[in-house]
Amino acid sequence: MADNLSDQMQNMNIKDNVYVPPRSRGANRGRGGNRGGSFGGNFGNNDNRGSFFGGFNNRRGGSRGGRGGFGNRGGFGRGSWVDGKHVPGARNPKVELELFGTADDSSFQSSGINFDNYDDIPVEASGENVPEAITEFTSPPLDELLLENIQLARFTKPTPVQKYSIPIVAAGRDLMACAQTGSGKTGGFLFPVLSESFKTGPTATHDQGSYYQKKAFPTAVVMAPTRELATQIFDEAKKFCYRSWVQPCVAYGGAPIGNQMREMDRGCDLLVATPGRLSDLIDRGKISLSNVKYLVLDEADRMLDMGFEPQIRAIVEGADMTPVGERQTLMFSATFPADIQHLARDFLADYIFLSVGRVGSTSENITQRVLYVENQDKKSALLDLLSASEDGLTLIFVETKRMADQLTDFLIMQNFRATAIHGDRTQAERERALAAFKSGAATLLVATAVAARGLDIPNVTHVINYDLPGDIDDYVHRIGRTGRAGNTGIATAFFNRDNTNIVKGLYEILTEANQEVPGFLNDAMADAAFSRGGRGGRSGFSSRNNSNRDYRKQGNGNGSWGSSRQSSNRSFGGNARSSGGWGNDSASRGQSSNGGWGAPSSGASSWW
Ligand SMILES: Nc1ncnc2c1ncn2[C@@H]1O[C@H](COP(=O)(O)OP(=O)(O)OP(=O)(O)O)[C@@H](O)[C@H]1O
Repeated sequence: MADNLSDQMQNMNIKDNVYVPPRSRGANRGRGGNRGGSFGGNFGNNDNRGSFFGGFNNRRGGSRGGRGGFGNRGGFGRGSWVDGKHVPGARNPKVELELFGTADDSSFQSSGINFDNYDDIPVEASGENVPEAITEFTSPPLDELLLENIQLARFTKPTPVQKYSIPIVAAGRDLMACAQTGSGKTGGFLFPVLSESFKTGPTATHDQGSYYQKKAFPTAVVMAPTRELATQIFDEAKKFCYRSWVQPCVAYGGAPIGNQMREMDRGCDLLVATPGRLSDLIDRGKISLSNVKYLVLDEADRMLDMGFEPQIRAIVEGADMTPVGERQTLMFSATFPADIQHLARDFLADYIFLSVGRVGSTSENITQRVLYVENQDKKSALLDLLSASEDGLTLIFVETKRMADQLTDFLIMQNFRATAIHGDRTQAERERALAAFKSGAATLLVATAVAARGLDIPNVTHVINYDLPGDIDDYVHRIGRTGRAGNTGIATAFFNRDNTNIVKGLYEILTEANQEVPGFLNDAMADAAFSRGGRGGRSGFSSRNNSNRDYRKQGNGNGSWGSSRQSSNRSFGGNARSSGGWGNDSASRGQSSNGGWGAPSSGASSWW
């Protein structure tokens, strides 16, 4: 799929990765094109779409149908904990079909051709006394019932993050885990937490609340930054809690709190929640965190950045949460900047830092391509790209909610089946948009950052960064919506002089993942070397090196840490990875033959 799309993109009007808009095509043909210069003029003529690329003819028909129907939880397949023993519920074929689908149902993500390649990714676990990783799903160490559920989900072998997280949590340790997008981090926390919970049962509750209001005492709390991600984790939890005593529950803003509270009354042992709604439930006396044995922060770097940190701190340190050391705290993300790692210490005790591949690196299952496109040419370039796409779903990222609406309207006018998801839409609209996209009823989803993290949508074959984000970590999460579970995908970014703050990060990401570095990016890097020094932060020209490992090891000359272990010394990412720097062999791959970049006639390349 990715290869086909790549081939078709060769036919686009792109010279040296610079998009040539329709108005400039005739003039530039035969002389290498105008490289991102000041073309001026109006937005291109979209009629060219048909003549250059044979029109838009793809778009999968039909709907795959949702997974709805199975209520928030229901009493089906429910087990219990009686006299210190786990009593699994009876099997129920109807519920199993709802939860696990069938092997040929494309609305369930199945692992792709590159799944086995995950085994080649180097894993580093640092901290004291790191437990030995498992290599297979077996019982022991996993609980028997959990193993059955994993088999029903058709997972035949653990991903690297799962191989390590299962014994780490079983050993009672805290964990900060960093693994590539789409490499199974959700299972990485659900499997060990559920396995241990199935074995040890609930903690005795003290206070049941008042006569009028029952209070929930979850054993495990998972916090996630967006409503959609919370729902997705809850859906996964329902699968792996099947027939057990653990009743999963979900709570997020934008939906009636009364309904969620009623669901909690039917059992709330594993609560998945967004921070805002969780605070609300605590304030209303509906939830007590005093029984929490497992606290999980998914997308932990996002949860601890400036947007959420005060809320998280209030929940974890201000409410009646089991204190650090008495609970186990697990943090997961594909990116973990050093400053956030530093902050996270407050929530962890003697933790193990796990990195699968280079922290913040992208999956090699994703073919990345960066095109130079001026702002006024973006719509035209997008139409060309979409026309070259044949199958699958395309996720288009923009920076603002307004732009998301505008672009969606534009695409619908062009007869594309497009919908939008962003923070100004109501929760019902967001859910409808996501459901339409997942079912294939809409093949294009225009999204703001709200869809950047965690979402696992089968058949997303192409991610387009119509607007690049300001932070390179956001880019990593966005493109990670494709190329998941060993499947392949394409990521295309429109780059121009508004994106200078991301040049170095982007350059490093492409080089690390052995991707083509366009000439204009090489040139921009060279220019950046002269203008470095005044910029800080994680994006821009600051190096990403500060976020590529356990921050506790930084400054430790030989990089060793107690019982640090290296599971594999096979490198992925080839020589680009091993040399690490820029200006090496791989850096010069794809370098433009004519030097200057983005700068039109002057040939000067120091435009910032
Ligand atoms: N052991 C496994 N075998 C096969 N498929 C798996 C396995 N573990 C997870 N998956 C599938 O891989 C896909 C990606 O997993 P998941 O959503 O947990 O990734 P992630 O690492 O959390 O990604 P992100 O960084 O985007 O949040 C899911 O569809 C999941 O069902």
